Amino acid sequence: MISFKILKPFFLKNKWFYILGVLWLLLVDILQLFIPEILRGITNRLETNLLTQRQLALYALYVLLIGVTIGFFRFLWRMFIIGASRNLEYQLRNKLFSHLLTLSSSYYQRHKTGDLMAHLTNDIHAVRMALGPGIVALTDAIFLNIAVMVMMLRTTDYRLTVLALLPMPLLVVFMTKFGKIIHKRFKAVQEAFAAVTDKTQENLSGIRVIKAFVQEEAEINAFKEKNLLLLQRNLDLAKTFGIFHPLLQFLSSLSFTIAIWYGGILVIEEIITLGDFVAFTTYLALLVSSISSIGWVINIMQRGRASIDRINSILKESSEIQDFHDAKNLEKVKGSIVFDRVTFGYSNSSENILEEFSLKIPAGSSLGIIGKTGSGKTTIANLLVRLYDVKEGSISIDNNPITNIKLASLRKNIGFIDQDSFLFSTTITENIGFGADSYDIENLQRVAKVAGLHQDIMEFPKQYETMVGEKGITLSGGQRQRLAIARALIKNPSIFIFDDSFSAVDTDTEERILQALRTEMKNKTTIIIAHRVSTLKHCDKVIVLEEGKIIEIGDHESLLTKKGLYYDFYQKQLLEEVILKN
Ligand SMILES: Nc1ncnc2c1ncn2[C@@H]1O[C@H](COP(=O)(O)OP(=O)(O)OP(=O)(O)O)[C@@H](O)[C@H]1O
Repeated sequence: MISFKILKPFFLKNKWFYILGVLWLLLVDILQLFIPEILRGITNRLETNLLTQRQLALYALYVLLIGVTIGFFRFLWRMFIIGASRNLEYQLRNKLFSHLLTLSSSYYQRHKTGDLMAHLTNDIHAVRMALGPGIVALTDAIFLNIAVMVMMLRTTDYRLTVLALLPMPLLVVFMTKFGKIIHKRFKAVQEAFAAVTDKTQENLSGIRVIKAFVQEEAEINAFKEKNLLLLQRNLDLAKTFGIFHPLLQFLSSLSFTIAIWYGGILVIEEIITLGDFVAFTTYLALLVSSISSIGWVINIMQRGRASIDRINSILKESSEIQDFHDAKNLEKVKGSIVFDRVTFGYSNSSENILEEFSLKIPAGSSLGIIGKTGSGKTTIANLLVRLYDVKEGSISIDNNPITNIKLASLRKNIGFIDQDSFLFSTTITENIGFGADSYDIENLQRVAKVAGLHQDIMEFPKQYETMVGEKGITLSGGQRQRLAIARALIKNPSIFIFDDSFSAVDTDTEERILQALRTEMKNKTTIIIAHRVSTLKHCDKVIVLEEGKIIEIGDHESLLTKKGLYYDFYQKQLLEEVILKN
């Protein structure tokens, strides 16, 4: 039960629901114990012809009353225990989701989305089943079994009780053995299920690529393979249950056989009455049904344990990017940035991307970064917003090492427009306003105008209320980029990073946006990462990167005169433009 330790706070919070729920449940169980006693009374009186019609009606009335009361208490325990388990499910889901959002980028590099989705659905469901219906069945199994055995011993012949219960120790042995196997197999099922979810998610996200490369057949086959593994593991689990349940059944039948045979002898020999015999077999029926449910309890508890193990493993993960003890908020950022002998490499590779990399960006200035693909441009941006931490050296803003700045404060002060331009499937308004504390429609339109998107938006049927993505309009690459720019602008940060943010717009549109941005960016520090020289020609300074090193530095004009890599990029671009125009 160590696995469930993580749920202790939830239990404490909902303890009264569980305590009262279990109380109602116990009342139901106690009431069930009256039935064999009533049957004993009726049978004994019937046998001796002592029963009047009135008494018979009275017995029937008792049974009816017990039935109604049991129904009422069942309603109550359901409301309390199942209600509490739903509550736990709700809280666990919230906890897991908020924890997932705290984890760093490298975590998401190591784990697949589909796998995490499986945790959020299947595993939480399994935990809820263990903590709702599982607890009910467990309470029943413990209390009813003990109570029934005590009643049997007290009210009937002890030899009959001992003999009828002889097969029970075997049951304990089986349950322990099967419990372990079920736990292992269920874990395997959950893993296979996660793989299927992941494959589905990946394929649906990449549907366009799959179609464009005519890979439907190959993907269907790959999916079938994963699905087959899930089937096999489910069948393995079913096989275990296939053996486990009949074994339980067999042991129960054995008890009944003994009870009928030896109980009958005792009646014949007049050691017990016929009423005792009837009451005993009724008790045994109760016992058998609650013992059979032990199989189900084990199943559901093992599933819950396997799932909580998987959830625990996520909850134990902590982001390697965290606020340090004495981290403070950034107040009134001017925006000077210094990279001081920074060395960095991604954790999944031994190679360093940057080595002893140093760079100074004065507050309010603009820096362009250009370089061949893979030269480390995005890495510089990633480090500045602390998506990753440097191995050696330091990065500071206004002379504060960024590790001394609270993460939220750091990121609030930086408008990072990354290459992805990810949009949420909601309205344009909500997408633009995503990171802003507050905004109004004028502000929204102003930033959309600066980003060169306003005209496009006005042509959509619902304009700013147009839904983007899944159930709405799918924006073009250029529109997405401009929306991402507007989303950063509305935050009004002191530092901007544009990572390849103009690659999907033509050079004329780019020129217009850049011009509008220049006014907007006055007194703000701007880093523009680009592949086109045209994007960078107005920057105060441009660096040319190669394999993580600055090989050229200067403004547009001075870099051209150096006739180095920057000049080559420029020539190539001119050539491309000539070709395009012809
Ligand atoms: N998350 C990551 N994990 C491991 N390696 C990475 C990761 N991101 C980038 N890299 C590697 O780091 C190097 C630099 O990548 P980076 O994205 O900084 O290049 P870039 O200059 O921005 O390229 P591009 O112009 O194509 O965007 C590349 O070799 C890349 O393969």
